[in-house]
Amino acid sequence: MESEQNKPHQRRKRYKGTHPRRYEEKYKELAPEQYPETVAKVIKKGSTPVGMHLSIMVNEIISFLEIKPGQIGLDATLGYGGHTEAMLGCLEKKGHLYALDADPLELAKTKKRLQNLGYDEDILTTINTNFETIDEVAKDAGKFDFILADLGVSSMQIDNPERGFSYKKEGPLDLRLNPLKGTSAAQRLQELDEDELTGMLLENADEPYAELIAKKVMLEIRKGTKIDTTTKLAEIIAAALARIKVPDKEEAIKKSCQRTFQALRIDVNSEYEVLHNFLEKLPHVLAPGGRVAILTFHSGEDRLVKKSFKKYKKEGLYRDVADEVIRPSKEECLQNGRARSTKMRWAIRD
Ligand SMILES: C[S@@+](CC[C@H](N)C(=O)[O-])C[C@H]1O[C@@H](n2cnc3c(N)ncnc32)[C@H](O)[C@@H]1O
Repeated sequence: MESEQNKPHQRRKRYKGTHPRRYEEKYKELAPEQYPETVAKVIKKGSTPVGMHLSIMVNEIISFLEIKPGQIGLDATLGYGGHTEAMLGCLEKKGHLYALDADPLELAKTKKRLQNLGYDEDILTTINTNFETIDEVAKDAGKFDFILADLGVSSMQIDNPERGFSYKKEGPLDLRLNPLKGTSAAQRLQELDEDELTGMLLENADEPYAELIAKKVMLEIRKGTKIDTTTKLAEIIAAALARIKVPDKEEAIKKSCQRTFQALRIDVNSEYEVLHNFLEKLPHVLAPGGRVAILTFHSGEDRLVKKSFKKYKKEGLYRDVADEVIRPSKEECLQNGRARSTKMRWAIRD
């Protein structure tokens, strides 16, 4: 018999901990094809499964766009591809859909997902570009019979701490749609002065405590504090609002964090400028009778869309435009909290 002493030494397996630490290991929903029951349970509870995006107002959009087999369409904001999938369904394998996204990381994943569903390059062309280049896209594609733009960011981007979109999760303070290009939010804070930051918070998010927050951020930068993570910025916002007198301070701080992150995201991605450029080019890339639907998520975006649709209707480029915004149903908002702030506007090319 082998004595204890003579047993060959075996290294003990490394303890990984009971909870996987990395975001990618944490959620079964990140592989939705492998865990359909988990995904269904999460959706039923009214949450968005991690790694997925629940598309908003799909029925209203499909009903308005009146897509016919053989048409040429554009999804300006591919995201998870839920709307793209619904539009492809209407084409019945005839015609072509172009789909754009500024985010090269999520675009690659969605392209693969749609390919696995049988949508290859015969019917779908995905392009990693900003939608302000629609005129360039139309040079190859020709004019579009239908266009959709579902603005903002996807749940995948918000939920991935590495992208820095959420103040709730520790991650680099980045907030770029394309993390391979441009300036991160952390770098942007270094470039701004107090007045500029105050202006940005007011203009991009109507932040009521803009001055207090900008003052504190600049004080910390002067002291040499590195504001390069999401949670560090959230901490500084909380400290800036430490003395405000409101009934629910915790809620006020949460709202200010949300608005500050929104303001930074708009700035870092030049969201108003690119939306303006897109809206200016839009009537010129639509075929006669072509239809466009746009989903917006805050008043700044909606104002731009409303103004542009009105202006081009007056000039005779649009035959008709939405007089009022269309909102998602109560049921949809219950099912998907992220739908609550959505407004849809539409226009039809003359
Ligand atoms: C709300 S999500 C779209 C979700 C999509 N409709 C779906 O059903 O999954 C918005 C997407 O648009 C992209 N995006 C935002 N602004 C953009 C721009 N200016 N140009 C191109 N893509 C943009 C984001 O990267 C994100 O993936």
